[in-house]
Amino acid sequence: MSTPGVLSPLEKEKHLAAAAALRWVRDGMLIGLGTGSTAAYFITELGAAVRAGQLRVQATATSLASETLAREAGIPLVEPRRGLRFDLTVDGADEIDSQLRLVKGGGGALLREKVIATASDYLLIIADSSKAVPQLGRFPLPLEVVPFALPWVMDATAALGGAPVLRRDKHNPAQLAHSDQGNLLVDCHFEQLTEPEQLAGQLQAIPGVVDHGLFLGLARAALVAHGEQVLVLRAGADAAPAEAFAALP
Ligand SMILES: O=C[C@H](O)[C@H](O)[C@H](O)COP(=O)(O)O
Repeated sequence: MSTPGVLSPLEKEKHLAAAAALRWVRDGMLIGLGTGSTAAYFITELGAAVRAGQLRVQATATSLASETLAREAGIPLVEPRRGLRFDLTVDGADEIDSQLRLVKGGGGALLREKVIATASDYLLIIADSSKAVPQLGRFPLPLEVVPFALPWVMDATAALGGAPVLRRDKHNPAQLAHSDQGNLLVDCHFEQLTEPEQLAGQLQAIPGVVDHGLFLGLARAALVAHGEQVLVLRAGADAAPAEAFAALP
């Protein structure tokens, strides 16, 4: 594991979870690379292992930012094509509940992330301790929206109780945020998502919503760091230390 400079406690946890995910990687794998600050630690760690000749892998990234990082890290990249399936995708999350249901898209990459997660045999989530929640919903639920449809999507999500807010560019708040596809991002504040499956269906049915940040039934395991310890969470199983796993469980 590489040792980055001085990190805050949460950044340390992200790095620990990301480094632990390397134990899930096998030589020759095709890997999906997630997006966000936690996934970035994984891409850097994976790149270091590839450069050191410890692993031979190929990968596809879930955002232009992760693609650039992967290229710089020396990870060979493959373009999307028919029949492509990923052995493993490693990605971050904004919220994870005990059933491994996720809220994702805080970085705006939810669509490509869901495409790659769905094309993966194993989605492994890596996260700091703040991401594990008893109930989804405190983190605003992101939607990727076709620009033309925006007014009606705002109306429809408000009617569902989502208190929608159009996302602004975090570096330049005078501008709107856009996804890598050039679509808009809307953050819905439901506060508590008691029926995420039902809500996912309702959101998907709104014309102009390209996708939403609920990832249901996709994650196989999550590595969540608590201080110095990384726990493996799997739906319906007790949390276990990451060191207990030597292969894809
Ligand atoms: O669109 C971004 C992704 O879903 C990220 O994986 C998510 O926002 C978590 O990001 P971070 O690791 O920076 O907290």
